[in-house]
Amino acid sequence: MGVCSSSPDDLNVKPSTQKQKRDAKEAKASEDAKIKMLLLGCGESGKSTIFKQMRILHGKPQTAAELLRLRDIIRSNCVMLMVALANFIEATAEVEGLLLADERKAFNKVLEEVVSNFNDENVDANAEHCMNHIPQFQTLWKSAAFKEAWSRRAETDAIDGHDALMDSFDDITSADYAVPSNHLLLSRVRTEGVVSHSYDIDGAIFEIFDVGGQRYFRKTWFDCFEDVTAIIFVASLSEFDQMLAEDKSKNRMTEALDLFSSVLDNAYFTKIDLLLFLNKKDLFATKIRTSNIADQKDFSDFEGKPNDFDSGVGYFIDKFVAFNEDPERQVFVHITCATDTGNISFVWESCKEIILEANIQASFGL
Ligand SMILES: Nc1nc2c(ncn2[C@@H]2O[C@H](COP(=O)(O)OP(=O)(O)OP(=O)(O)O)[C@@H](O)[C@H]2O)c(=O)[nH]1
Ligand SMILES: [Mg+2]
Repeated sequence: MGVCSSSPDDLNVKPSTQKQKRDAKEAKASEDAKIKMLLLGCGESGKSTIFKQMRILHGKPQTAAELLRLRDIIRSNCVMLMVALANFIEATAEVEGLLLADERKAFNKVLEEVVSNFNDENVDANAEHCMNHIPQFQTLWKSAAFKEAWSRRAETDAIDGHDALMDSFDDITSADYAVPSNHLLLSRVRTEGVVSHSYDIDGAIFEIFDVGGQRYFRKTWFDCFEDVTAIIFVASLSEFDQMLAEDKSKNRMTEALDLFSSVLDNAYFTKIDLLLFLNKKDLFATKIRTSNIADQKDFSDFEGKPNDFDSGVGYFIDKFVAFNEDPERQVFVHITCATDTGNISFVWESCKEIILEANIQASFGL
């Protein structure tokens, strides 16, 4: 005969309340079994791109409605790039002087009809601008003035890598454009709060959090700091010669180093090893050929070989890792290209092992 044991208190609890308690207990147990992983880092470092890669690797493909939205986001991204370059050209007489007569006409039309009332958050309006100014954008993208502005993109708000979108402008603006996966990964929408998604990965439930990295949105981060198993901190290698979008006086790499240091010091995370993705290695490889790290005020102590990929990467690895003063703690560094699914899949395999091991240790209180 089965024996039911109950405390005197339980006897006074209505069956429905007992069920609620049991459900709450089960929910807590399944919550505890989840692996909570945060993607942290400054704005534009590549967090959402890695978040998208997690969906490519472990989730469902985009729905038709999502792809339609992505098409508009990509068209809007083309306009954002052209507006960033147009603003730079308008403010830089020697570059503006490169415009030929027919290009000047296209430029004036774009200034008047697009730049003057531009709002980078209004995807619908920008996608419409894109489709309404196809010949002007085609003419300008081929012009010497825009080529010069692009070569000086570190001085503008242009997203490095979005030249690939403008190079596919004819496809992107065609009526039957179907978003390919490389464009999906290049597309950009600033994250403004905290978004999360759960995936069953090798039998474990990973709940992955993507956060807005720009300064204003970091105040929302604290909401997801409890019970974290793993953190991937993403920093863009290629931004060592760029200033923050939200503060033109601060070097982006310096901001990433400061933020990494504060994540390491955060009381919630003292028992967590950090996974550090030094991202945008493809853009860094191109940039380092012509930009010298030591020319940057904040990195004038760089004594490695100028224009050398390995020396540059090694220098920044040392800078990040030096913040970790706890011999019990590890920083696992990966040099990544978040837009390359093969690269992220490879890196993720080893990260996953580290995270699963950390989860076992935490479960046993080790
Ligand atoms: N070429 C290249 N582009 C990248 C790489 N990683 C990210 N990007 C691009 O950089 C832009 C910014 O990436 P996001 O993933 O949106 O950056 P984020 O960290 O989520 O930025 P916030 O949401 O503002 O915090 C996007 O257009 C990406 O496609 C990379 O490794 N190589
Ligand atoms: Mg984001």
